Amino acid sequence: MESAVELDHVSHVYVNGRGAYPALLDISLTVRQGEFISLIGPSGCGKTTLLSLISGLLTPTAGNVRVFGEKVEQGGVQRIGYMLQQDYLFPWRTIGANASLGLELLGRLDAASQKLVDGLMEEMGLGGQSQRYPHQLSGGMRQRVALVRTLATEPDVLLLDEPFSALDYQTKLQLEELVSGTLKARGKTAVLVTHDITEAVAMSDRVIVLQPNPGRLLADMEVPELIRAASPLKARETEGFHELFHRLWGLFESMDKGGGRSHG
Ligand SMILES: Nc1ncnc2c1ncn2[C@@H]1O[C@H](COP(=O)(O)OP(=O)(O)OP(=O)(O)O)[C@@H](O)[C@H]1O
Repeated sequence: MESAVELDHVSHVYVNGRGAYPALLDISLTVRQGEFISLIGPSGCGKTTLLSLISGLLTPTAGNVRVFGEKVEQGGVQRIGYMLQQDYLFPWRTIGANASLGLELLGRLDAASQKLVDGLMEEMGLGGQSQRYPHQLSGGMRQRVALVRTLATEPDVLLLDEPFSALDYQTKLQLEELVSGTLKARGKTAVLVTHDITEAVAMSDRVIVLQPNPGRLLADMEVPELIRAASPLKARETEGFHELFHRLWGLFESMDKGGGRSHG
């Protein structure tokens, strides 16, 4: 299968007035097309930095990042979409106008792409609501609008930076189901950053563990087929789920004992 994202011996050092801070060291990682991976690790281990390197917001200090074989240059790659913890909806725009904003900014909003947005709104359970404003919606609904906005530009790779962490537990589970089903159905490649080991195992094909100071790869674990075949909700009740959770938890504990945990 074609590789969607490739990191080849990537390191990143932040330099500011106070000095240089090595955030990531020698990361090599391949994400196959259509694969869903999660990045987990203690605070400050470089998860968000890694997403910024994939999207081209940051340029690596050393090594190369490629998306579908194309070297990522500063300024980003068109084939990438972002979904973040905050929805960043504009309060003065209707949710319909927020949903089509990405297309508008790319100069690609026309009758055909508007139809795509309308279809996505329906699919996300937001049909007939496009004239409402963000303040009239729940957190979960707002995140669904943000998902429509992201998917409308038809990115091949989605970078999900803790998109469920600000939601209440029930809404979080519902949105995990929706995001997972939607991305799988479309064959999208996804990289999820999360602090929630359960979420990582329930949603992913592979879980990557980073350790801090500086951020390095600690483990790269395949999620068993039985769990992957289930939806995130069902995955939690599937054989092997708790075993994998405990293996990952053990890695966090060993980092704590090793004194490697930082608070970035
Ligand atoms: N602009 C910056 N300048 C200097 N250091 C930075 C900068 N941005 C991040 N860092 C440092 O780089 C390290 C990695 O940060 P990053 O945000 O990627 O970690 P993270 O794993 O996403 O953290 P968290 O789980 O808390 O969100 C941290 O120690 C952080 O303090």
